[in-house]
Amino acid sequence: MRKVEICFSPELIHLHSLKGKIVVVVDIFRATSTMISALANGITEIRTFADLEECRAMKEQDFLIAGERNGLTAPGFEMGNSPVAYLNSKYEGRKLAMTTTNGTLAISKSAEADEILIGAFPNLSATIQYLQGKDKDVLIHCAGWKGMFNLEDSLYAGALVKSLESSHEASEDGALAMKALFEKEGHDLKGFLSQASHAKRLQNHNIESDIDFCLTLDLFSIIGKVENGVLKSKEV
Ligand SMILES: O=C(O)[C@H](CS(=O)(=O)O)OP(=O)(O)O
Repeated sequence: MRKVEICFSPELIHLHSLKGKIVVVVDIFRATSTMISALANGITEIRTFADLEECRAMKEQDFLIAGERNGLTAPGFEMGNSPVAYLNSKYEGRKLAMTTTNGTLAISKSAEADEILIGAFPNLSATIQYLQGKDKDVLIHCAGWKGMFNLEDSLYAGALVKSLESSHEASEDGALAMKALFEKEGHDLKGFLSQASHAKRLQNHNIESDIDFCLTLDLFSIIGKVENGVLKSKEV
């Protein structure tokens, strides 16, 4: 049987082996939810950057530039980190360069994986379908918050572990724990995660519509996959 494990923060990724595995990077609030929204709404490719200046420079190559730090749009950027900003195919056909506080770092730290997917609740079922069709172990890489554990990425990881239980064995205690948490709380994602510290931080920025979007299941049938450093959508 294939295996599934969870890494709870980019600070802990050095403890895991990535070789030969599919890594699913998840940053529910909000980077990976925003990436999936952008791709599903016609953004043709996304390049991710850890550094603000490198990302800002992509404007010269006709990229739409998205920069966020501590929940706010960084100075000089056209976009922040809001998934709803891309709805209604507002930026269809554009290429996007993006840097965020936690999520884009987790992607850059996943580079050794065999395949890198971007996970979010709005495309959960599509991601599960893709993983079930591949003969590879899975590592769920939670972006966390500034190096620490967070509830929303971990609960998403629990949802994946639970959904893969017929094909992938939970290979460590973190995966078993998050599966149990999802079994207990997954029926009310919005209620349970309203107490998450990140949801409270975002509420201070008056972006409840973002939180609501990020916790909505299966709006899109695409997956997000990073190939040669470029994130694109694929139909499953
Ligand atoms: O924009 C977000 O939601 C967060 C901001 S922070 O971590 O709360 O400062 O960034 P992300 O990279 O999406 O976690």
